[in-house]
Amino acid sequence: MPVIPWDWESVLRFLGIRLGDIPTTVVRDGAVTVDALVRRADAFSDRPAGGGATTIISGGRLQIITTVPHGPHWVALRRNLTSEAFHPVRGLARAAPHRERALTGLVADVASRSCSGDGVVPVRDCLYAALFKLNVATCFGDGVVDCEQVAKLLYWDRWKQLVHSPLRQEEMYLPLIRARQEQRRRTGDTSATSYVDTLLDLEVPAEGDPHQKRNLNDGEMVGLVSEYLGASTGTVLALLEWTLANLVLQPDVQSRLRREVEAAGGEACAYLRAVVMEALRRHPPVPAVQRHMSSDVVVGTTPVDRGTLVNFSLEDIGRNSKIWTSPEDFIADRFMPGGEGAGVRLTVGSKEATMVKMMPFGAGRRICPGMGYAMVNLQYFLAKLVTAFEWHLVKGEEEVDLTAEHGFFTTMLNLLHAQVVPRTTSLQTTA
Ligand code: HEM
Repeated sequence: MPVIPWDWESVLRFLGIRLGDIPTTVVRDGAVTVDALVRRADAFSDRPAGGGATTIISGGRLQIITTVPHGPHWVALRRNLTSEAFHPVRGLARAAPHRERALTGLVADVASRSCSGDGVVPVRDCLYAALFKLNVATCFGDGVVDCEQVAKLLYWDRWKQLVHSPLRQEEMYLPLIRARQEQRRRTGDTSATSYVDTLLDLEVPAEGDPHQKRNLNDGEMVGLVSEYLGASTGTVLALLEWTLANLVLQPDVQSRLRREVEAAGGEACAYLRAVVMEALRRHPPVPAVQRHMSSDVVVGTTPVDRGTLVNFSLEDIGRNSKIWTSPEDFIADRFMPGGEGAGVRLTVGSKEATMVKMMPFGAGRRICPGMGYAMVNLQYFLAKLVTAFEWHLVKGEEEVDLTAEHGFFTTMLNLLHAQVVPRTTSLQTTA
């Protein structure tokens, strides 16, 4: 498969950054990246104000986790997310019933589309509906969003318009935040079981006096809700679509995955994790991370002035041909015992500076806080999708177009359509 070089200028322009406006440096080396992001985190923990996919998703609001400068306000927002909604035990347990409901809906949706008309399923539409439903539920909690409102949110095209309009976000999300507030008041149940509950309770340091605290205002809550829904849906959606595309192209990998998941009773297993890791390596939904320099530094051997924007290319690290054999190929086996990716972890410690092989969730203090939630959802969704269905090339087609589109996240330029066969139906009867 041809290697398509990155067009940095257009990617940065998309992120709201024009080359020439801000001095920009691009780093493609893993060891230099880890040295900066992990070992010298004091200097490399600020993002540029404005720019960045989640800022766009949040309608240009800057008081969200992604763009707030490194400091007490950021600590309060980030700790709030990781200590409750994404707590590795409590948070993930609370999300489980929502995920089960979303998966049941997804299976019913794919089954009905695969059995009607030509049986061709528009994969992104189905995945988007299920993931958004899940994330809306973990965000607002039970009993706040009625079916009609969810239906309004569910259409991919409408959501794309929504992310560009702070006013429409307010119209959409503020009533839901208020409804949750009212529900808690009415029932007297003040426990925090959704992300919005935690935002309603949260106190952040007051401006000008760090000893004083204040609650979040409406605009800040809307921005944070928007960031949560956008980041949690867009990334996992992109990765699942890329993974299914590769499974359509490699039926033997798909069959092996199905067998191994079934042997594990439908649960996570080594090969499922290997497939997800290979998808993260080959198709990282966030291809690069940005840091803004508030002092003069040296990156690798290059002096970088204060005010410079440094882009660390995660995509280049995962596709380094000095580290990976045939890096453009999708080879899940690399991550199985004995493979070149065996033992690779997603978090990077300071001692691993010279050995880092991939970094799809970033690194250092601003590493993705949604990593645990995303990994669980990716594995559950994929396990269910391959055990419930067979995924094939559309009849008459010989290829899946794997060209990437660099937008908020790196997605497939041409949406995946697949000929889907429910597992209870024999493929021969439909061929
Ligand atoms: C496959 C799934 C995901 C991938 C590949 C991914 C990737 C990333 C990357 C590369 C960063 C930048 C890290 C850095 O600058 O070092 C990031 C940051 C972030 N991600 Fe994710 N992400 C994923 C899922 C999620 C989910 C489910 C959420 C849930 C809300 C989320 C929320 C965020 C937030 C809030 C930040 C900013 C963190 C900060 O600045 O402190 N992400 N993500």
